[in-house]
Amino acid sequence: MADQSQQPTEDVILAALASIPGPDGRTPLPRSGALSEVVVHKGKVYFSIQVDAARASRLEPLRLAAENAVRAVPGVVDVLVSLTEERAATEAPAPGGRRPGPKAQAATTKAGVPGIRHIIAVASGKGGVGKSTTTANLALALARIGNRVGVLDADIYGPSVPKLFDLSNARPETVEGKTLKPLTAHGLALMSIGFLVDQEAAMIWRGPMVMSALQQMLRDVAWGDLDILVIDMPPGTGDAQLTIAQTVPLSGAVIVSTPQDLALIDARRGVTMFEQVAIPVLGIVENMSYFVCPHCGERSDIFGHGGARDEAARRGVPFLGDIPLDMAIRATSDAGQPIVAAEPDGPHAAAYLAIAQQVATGLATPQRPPPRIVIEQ
Ligand SMILES: Nc1ncnc2c1ncn2[C@@H]1O[C@H](COP(=O)(O)OP(=O)(O)OP(=O)(O)O)[C@@H](O)[C@H]1O
Repeated sequence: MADQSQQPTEDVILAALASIPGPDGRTPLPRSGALSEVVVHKGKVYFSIQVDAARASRLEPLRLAAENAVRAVPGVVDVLVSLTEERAATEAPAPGGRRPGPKAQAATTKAGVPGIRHIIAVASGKGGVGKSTTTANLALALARIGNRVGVLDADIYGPSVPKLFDLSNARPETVEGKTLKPLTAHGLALMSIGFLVDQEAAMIWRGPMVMSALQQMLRDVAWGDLDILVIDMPPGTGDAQLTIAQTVPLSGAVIVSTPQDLALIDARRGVTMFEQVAIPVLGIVENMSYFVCPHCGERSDIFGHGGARDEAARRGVPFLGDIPLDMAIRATSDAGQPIVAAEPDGPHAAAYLAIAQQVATGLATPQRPPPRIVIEQ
């Protein structure tokens, strides 16, 4: 393994990429306007290349060439490059050719809510598996790789976003008395029922009220231009969840599970629910996957390990990664600074970044209908 103390700098990575022509086949990748921020963590390198969705499959050689060029750089331990869908903006690249900042980029109305490009749901078959923790850190990681991101806390009976982002006493302002302005933290646009009413009040709401509150949080909030809105779903696979899956224009869903058998059975129900309403499952995350002793560093697979990976393989959906059970993840969330924000260069942030890359790639890959089998006579 490469010596991590010799980890390459971003400039060295950019120099290595200079020999690779960008999506237009001519302009060097770093000056093409298609390259995201390059993140280097312990010798692992992450970045994305924006491409026209229609050309994504033909540009796979570009992704591979970039990956190979970076892999050859001394000190690089691993490389993860994803192709992400190009925004409709016709904006010229920023000086120096790097992609303009997310704010400068306009989004399309493709996803059904004006200005929002993709809406994804983070769901779990049962409560307490870390769905909200995953939502917050995934959203931060998606933003870090160059997306403009919002979070809608649809967990109406147990909203977590106010606490996760240290906004428990904050109240959103209205814009011209008509729409609500989302709150912001770490560059994310945030909306939660917890900002609007007492939790006790929401607890007694019944189905139709919940749905109308959700529709309002989706459509009557001035989200602005977002690449990805991440919805923290209520836990479980009951009627409320099914109605959301049916009525919100979702581009895909991420399922969070823990490795226990029971949680996996529930996660399976989650996959089935989204498949039934034809929403692509972008993958499964195994949370609280294993425990690393803070004193001796020894790893224990407390609940067994790898169940979600096996389940993903069985269902033919991507396995997005595993996140350990770690005090730091809980403590940072409790303190209102999820770990990707609190320790952006730490190992957990790197794990969430890798998950975010795969989610971004899943969103950029057009979902193809299953192959038709033709029997030749
Ligand atoms: N990987 C982890 N390591 C340590 N603690 C974690 C981890 N993931 C989540 N937690 C903690 O577990 C608790 C439950 O997590 P979280 O609220 O994210 O779950 P949830 O599935 O959204 O729950 P609910 O169903 O109640 O909405 C929280 O205290 C959180 O900080």
